[in-house]
Amino acid sequence: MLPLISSCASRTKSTIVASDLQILKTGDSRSNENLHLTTLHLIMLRQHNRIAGELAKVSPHWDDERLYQETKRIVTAQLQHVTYQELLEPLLGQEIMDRYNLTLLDEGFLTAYDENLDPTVANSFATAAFRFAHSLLPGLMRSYETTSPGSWMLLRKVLFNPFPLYSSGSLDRILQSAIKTDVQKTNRFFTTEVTQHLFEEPQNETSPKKCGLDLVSLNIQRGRDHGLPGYVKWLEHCGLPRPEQFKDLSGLIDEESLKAMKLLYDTLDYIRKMTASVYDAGSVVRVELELPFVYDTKYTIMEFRPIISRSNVSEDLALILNISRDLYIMDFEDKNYFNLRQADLNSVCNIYSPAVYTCSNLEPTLKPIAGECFLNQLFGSRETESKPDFGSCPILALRLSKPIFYKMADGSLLYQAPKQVLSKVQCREPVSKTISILLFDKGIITINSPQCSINASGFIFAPSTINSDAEMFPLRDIIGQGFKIDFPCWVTDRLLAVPSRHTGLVRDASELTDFAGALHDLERSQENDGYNRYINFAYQSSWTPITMMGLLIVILIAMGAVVAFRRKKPTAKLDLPPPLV
Ligand code: HEM
Repeated sequence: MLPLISSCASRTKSTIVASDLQILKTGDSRSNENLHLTTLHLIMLRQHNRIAGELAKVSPHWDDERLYQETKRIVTAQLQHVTYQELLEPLLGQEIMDRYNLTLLDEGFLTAYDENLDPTVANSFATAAFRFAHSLLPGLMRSYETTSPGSWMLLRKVLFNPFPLYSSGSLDRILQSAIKTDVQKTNRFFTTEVTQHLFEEPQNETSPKKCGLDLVSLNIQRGRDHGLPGYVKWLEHCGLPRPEQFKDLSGLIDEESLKAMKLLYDTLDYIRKMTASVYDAGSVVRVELELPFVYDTKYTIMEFRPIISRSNVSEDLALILNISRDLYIMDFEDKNYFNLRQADLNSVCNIYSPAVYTCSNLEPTLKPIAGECFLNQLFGSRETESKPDFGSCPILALRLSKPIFYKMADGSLLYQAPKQVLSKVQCREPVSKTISILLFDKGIITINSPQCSINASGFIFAPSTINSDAEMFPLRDIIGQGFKIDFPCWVTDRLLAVPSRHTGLVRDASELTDFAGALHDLERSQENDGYNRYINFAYQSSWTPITMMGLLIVILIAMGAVVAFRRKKPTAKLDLPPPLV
């Protein structure tokens, strides 16, 4: 266990009682800021002790200080190795890694250490650029309290809460919770868990509700405190032409975000760097983040390289250093081993699509039914693009959609996505997956959708119970509420990078009365055929009154034309010469 911050430090774990629980001591008090972070600190501490033990065996003549220093160098190197290989590479992309000579060697030691370089973290990096990750934070985390698949907890509950680590066996569950929690993509959306409930005090019946902080405001304000120049200045600093109008930023910032920015800012000069960093969705590696990011990481690796190359360790210890692509997190206390393979690292896979998926590497279920490439059907020629933008969860093509949720009579929700986009897509794992919907100003509602299916008509069907967090947002009437929806990777993780979050309006399904009845029947029968038929029916039924009016007008015009044509006919006859009889 990590040492405790208070007088509890002298006690052994077994003597600690609930009232004694303290936050844990590391090099930085912020390590208690969230449970997963604290857990990683704990793991690294155990790794330190394990390696020190190994070193003591092979070098019994080393004193404590030497053991400590050598171990520290190895653990630092391991951590940096993991960071460069498992985080930076997917984050920045191979091209940038290579361009700045950041790619780790397959074997041997790097020798590019330059002790004259100043590795200090740049102000702009800490105060804006690297905070991009705040937009990755999910509102819901997999619960560590139970291993049942549909169990979630609000992010706020893991903040400054290292206490679960006190219970025996909890480390495994907390790691599972971290591994299985999807992060969001980098964009201008932030979970209300950090914009409204950051470090909010727990409420109970006797204490009034305490107000949470807003992390985004803090970030922007911190930029001002630190005197960061505005975004435009930053672009100039990076050698780019000075944008004069908002439209000059297109290409750097997507159109939708630009529109939103125009509403906020009278002039370009007011755009804060932090704002731009997250508004510039999907392009963390582009100028405004690339430079500080790369400079900092480059300097850091310069430090890292000699740690390996100068390290005075014997051949045997190469084994300790050899932490390949798979990261093994070892819980030495509980003797459990977690092999965090790349595929399991949702947090990384979700940030970035590691490769452009082509027809050949798509899963069979996603392959075209009619022979034509499925990806091309969805994205036109996008398949030929060399690399997806950074920051995008490889999300199914919902970009074109204007999704609408229908609240059904039984309280379930139905999501309608555009037919052309979702056609022929099936859920990869159709059971026990969750779609999170963030209702504006209301919080998060989780729809468990064990029968989830996206079928040829483009519906995601979420018929089962809707779990709202009773504490915060009892699922009352959500009709008329705006919503944002996050589609997690299970829907999307095989395809190109497109936004994973959408906004729309929840509509009343009374427009679809028959539909609601049919939905009920369908739920009971749960037969695929019936489901497909039903969905097709639903799709037709989803015509809006405006569409109906339009259709009516077209019919009336057509009828008018027919009547006019008929009336004209006798006149034409009159012009004919009389019969020759
Ligand atoms: C639950 C997750 C997180 C929470 C609650 C959180 C919260 C915070 C808070 C409250 C601050 C200080 C804001 C201020 O007053 O200026 C901060 C700073 C920062 N955060 Fe986060 N953060 C989280 C995750 C992350 C992640 C994943 C990253 C990057 C990968 C990150 C990067 C940073 C950086 C670089 C700073 C500035 C640190 C400094 O200036 O020394 N944060 N965060």
